[in-house]
Amino acid sequence: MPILMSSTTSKIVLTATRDYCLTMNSRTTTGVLTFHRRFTCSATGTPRLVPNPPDLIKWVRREGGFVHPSVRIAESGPCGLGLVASEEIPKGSELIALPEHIPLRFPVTESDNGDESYSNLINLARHVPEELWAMRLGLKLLQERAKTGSFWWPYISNLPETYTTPIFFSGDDIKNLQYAPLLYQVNKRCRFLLDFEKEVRREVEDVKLQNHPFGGQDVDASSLGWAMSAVSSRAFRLHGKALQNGNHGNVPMMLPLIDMCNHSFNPNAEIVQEQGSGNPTMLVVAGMNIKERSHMTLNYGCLNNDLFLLDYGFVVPSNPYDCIELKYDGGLFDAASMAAGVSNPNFSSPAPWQQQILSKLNLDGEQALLKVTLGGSEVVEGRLLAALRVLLTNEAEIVQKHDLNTLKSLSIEAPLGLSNESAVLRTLIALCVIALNHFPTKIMEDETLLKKDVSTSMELALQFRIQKKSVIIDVMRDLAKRLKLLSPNESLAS
Ligand SMILES: C[S@@+](CC[C@H](N)C(=O)[O-])C[C@H]1O[C@@H](n2cnc3c(N)ncnc32)[C@H](O)[C@@H]1O
Repeated sequence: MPILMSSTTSKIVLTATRDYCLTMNSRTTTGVLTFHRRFTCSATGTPRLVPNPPDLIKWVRREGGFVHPSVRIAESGPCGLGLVASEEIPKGSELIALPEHIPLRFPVTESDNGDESYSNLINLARHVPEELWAMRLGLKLLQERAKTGSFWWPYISNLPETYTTPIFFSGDDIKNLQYAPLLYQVNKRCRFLLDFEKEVRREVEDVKLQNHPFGGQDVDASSLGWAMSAVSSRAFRLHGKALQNGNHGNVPMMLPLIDMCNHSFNPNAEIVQEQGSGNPTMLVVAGMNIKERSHMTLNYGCLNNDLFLLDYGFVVPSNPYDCIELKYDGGLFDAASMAAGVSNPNFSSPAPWQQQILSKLNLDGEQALLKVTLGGSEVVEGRLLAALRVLLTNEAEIVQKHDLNTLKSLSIEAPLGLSNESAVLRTLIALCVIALNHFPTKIMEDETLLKKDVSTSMELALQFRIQKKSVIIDVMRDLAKRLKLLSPNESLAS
């Protein structure tokens, strides 16, 4: 788990502690993977793998799929390409239906039927940790991309040529994210890709051309990163047969054309998986009336901006699920509490009964999960709130009267009394101030930079850190309001 904060306030780490990050430019893929078709930019604002790729809608129809006659592929502003309604489409209409053979999945059968390139691909996939599942399917994507006459070429040639995920940022722009948990994840992915590049080269070194998983072509960290980003930004996890055990579970798959839908938390379309007696079909259905010229959207998930940027390469402004991570740390919490005017806080040396509750909250002990969050729908993570309430009181008997769920709930006002709640809210606000002050720049400075002519990755880094700081400010506002309601005559400034 990323560790955001160390033991003293002065050592709070919101920025990266280590400096090594990999800079990859997916355009270098061109030179490394010598594909059968040359890479060039398309005429659209979102360059695809080839300038004039085959018509995806026609291909889906030819392969037995259904596409509503009013569905078109069109530019969708900063989102790249998207699906647009050429006429009003009524709620409940089927928009797209894909028969089972169209989605691109990682192969699931263990038997290779004598195809060694297949078993070599499976062997490579075994080196990929489960959390990087996108890389497994990415290997299959790379295999198909390298294959002359691949069934999926009409789909693959329509994929974006480059991605804006932070593994492709320059070292400086990774640092410009200013947020340690994300820097940690980006560095981890870059490190994995560099190591995996070596692993892949080692594995295929002596493989005969006909058994080579990528048709004899060299695969480097950039091409692996391209494939991983293509999958993480487009794949859906749907019901299907899993590789690990052959059982049915959530299986990642790429859904041609359906993956042209952009994201919205209020989508007008939804995916339905039809599991009839025959082969399963992937359906997209209009969840509401879709007006002429409107874009069709799906909800990619209730994710924070770390995941949107890491996996999809964009930042959602005012994302209600965005949050910041902190490390539950006695020294830091004592410092915040003292800054908030609480005398003798004992986060560093809790009483045995308090320690017991911390263990129940999984904030103490060997398996403790010390990462806690502020922001998102909860505003203050329940475990953190309960810990503060318990550690800022000496009254064990009053605490024992409440169950943990009550102590974890912000909507249950002052369960341990007004002065306890006031100390809790003040400590949380002080934590927010500390976290905010730790960012090397202020929102206003970021906004000024954003108005300048900056690169796409710098723009994303600026948007990302502005949103993180805004989350902290929103949490502070919310807590200050609660504090005011609690003690209307007390001024927050004190
Ligand atoms: C599943 S694809 C959608 C099709 C894609 N726009 C294209 O041109 O191929 C997901 C990608 O679309 C873009 N995207 C989707 N929703 C977006 C949004 N709400 N804001 C910005 N970019 C978005 C991001 O680049 C993301 O990685």
